[in-house]
Amino acid sequence: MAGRGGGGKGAAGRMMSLQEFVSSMAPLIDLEKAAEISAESETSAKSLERRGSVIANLKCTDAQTGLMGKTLLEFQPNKGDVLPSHKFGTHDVVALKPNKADAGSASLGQGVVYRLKDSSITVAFDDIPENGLNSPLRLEKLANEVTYRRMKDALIQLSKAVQTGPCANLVPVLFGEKAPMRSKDAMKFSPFNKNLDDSQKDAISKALGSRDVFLLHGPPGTGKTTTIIEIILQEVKRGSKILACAASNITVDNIVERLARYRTKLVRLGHPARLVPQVLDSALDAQVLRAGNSSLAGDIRKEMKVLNSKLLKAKDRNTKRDIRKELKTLAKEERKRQQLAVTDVLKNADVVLTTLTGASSKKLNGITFDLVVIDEAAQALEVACWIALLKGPRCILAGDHLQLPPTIQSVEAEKKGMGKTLFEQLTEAYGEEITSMLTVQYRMHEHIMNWSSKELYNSKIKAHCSVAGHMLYDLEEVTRSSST
Ligand SMILES: Nc1ncnc2c1ncn2[C@@H]1O[C@H](COP(=O)(O)OP(=O)(O)OP(=O)(O)O)[C@@H](O)[C@H]1O
Repeated sequence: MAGRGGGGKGAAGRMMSLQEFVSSMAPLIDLEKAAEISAESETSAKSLERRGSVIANLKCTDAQTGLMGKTLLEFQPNKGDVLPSHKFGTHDVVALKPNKADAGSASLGQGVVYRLKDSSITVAFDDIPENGLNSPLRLEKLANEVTYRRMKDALIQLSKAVQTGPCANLVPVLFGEKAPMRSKDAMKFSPFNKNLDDSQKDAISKALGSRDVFLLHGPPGTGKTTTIIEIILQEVKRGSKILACAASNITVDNIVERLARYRTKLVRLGHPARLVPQVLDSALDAQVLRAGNSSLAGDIRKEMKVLNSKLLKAKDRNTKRDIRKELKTLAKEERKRQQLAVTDVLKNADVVLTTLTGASSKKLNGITFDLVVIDEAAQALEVACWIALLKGPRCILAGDHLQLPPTIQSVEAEKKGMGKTLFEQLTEAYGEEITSMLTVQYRMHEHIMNWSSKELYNSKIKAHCSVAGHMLYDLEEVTRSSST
């Protein structure tokens, strides 16, 4: 077997077989996890607070029931209206502790950040924490062990997927053991977006004609997302079921928001970071709540809401214990009802959108896709990409390997190649055979663009006439001066 790079013309890629990749990556994941944990644990609670990894002096202001029997607790600052500056993001795993507890002390509970506003943070817990919610509290950001576990699981599954699983034919192509295939004729399509430029149309045609892998190379402002949206719409029209992912929640939401303008059956899996209606309406939670078979679950949730607020007010130990017991039984029943509703919604969707780590959700077990699309693939770890790639026989990766690669905290893991992205390696291995570069940019004056176009993109990028000469003073209410 040739290893990655062997099937392509360029063959300059790292010569690594699937088994070499799996065995070299597993220890690097451990190194990276250790680096993240040590960065978080070496300092006191006060200095973690200064670094934004702890939000101190909070009060619990609301308890609601979320999907799957989770309890959503909302916290607000005890003093003032706005949370102090912090580095928390949706999806982060956090520990809830009494405000005065020592740094290494046990937590009241662990949860996942569900929603963030300037004035409040909402955390989803599996169970409502037993005690202490009436006293001042703090939240500590934890190293996201779940992410590392999911990446390791993906490696195990990957080594099995060679013979079985939806990606069985894709794996040898991505490891350079089999040449990529594409249809011989240019794929004709009638665009949903009438403004596409020629480089975008050409890329879409090639993407539609790819049988296993296609790379969309999108330098800044060249309409990479615009092109991805059109590819997804065309694929849906052909009857494909698509899994669309990116490393960050914000990038996933961006696609959801832009795709939601078309009549596509889409579901956003996971916690959206954007609170705009298009994204929230597409969220799995919202769709499950609308689904007919979850109305009974809705009744149960109402009952739980009443009990949760009783629990927050209860002082007596026995009363609290009884309420908690009742809540547990109701949560179990609600989970069962909702699981059925969740499966229905996901099976009926044409496009499921989630982060790369979110793609390992149990909710997707047994659901396969015709196409996996990964945006910002040149900023994503290869192991993380595999979590999604395991789900389908074809993939389209979009990104720009000439911009910054993903951040690796462990110097050793970085040195040993953890940060080298799949996008970059496939570019080196197969080059133009599987790639299209977008060449018209819609963001910058051509003088700003010229340097990067010449230094990075072989002078292939052109500024669209709408921006080629635009100046700051062209904006309304900006006066003309030497600096504008
Ligand atoms: N064919 C087009 N005609 C007119 N405007 C376009 C076209 N393609 C993209 N744009 C505009 O260019 C801007 C950038 O597009 P888009 O967000 O799709 O690009 P991107 O490459 O994903 O951006 P980024 O540099 O943030 O990655 C947007 O304002 C978009 O509306």
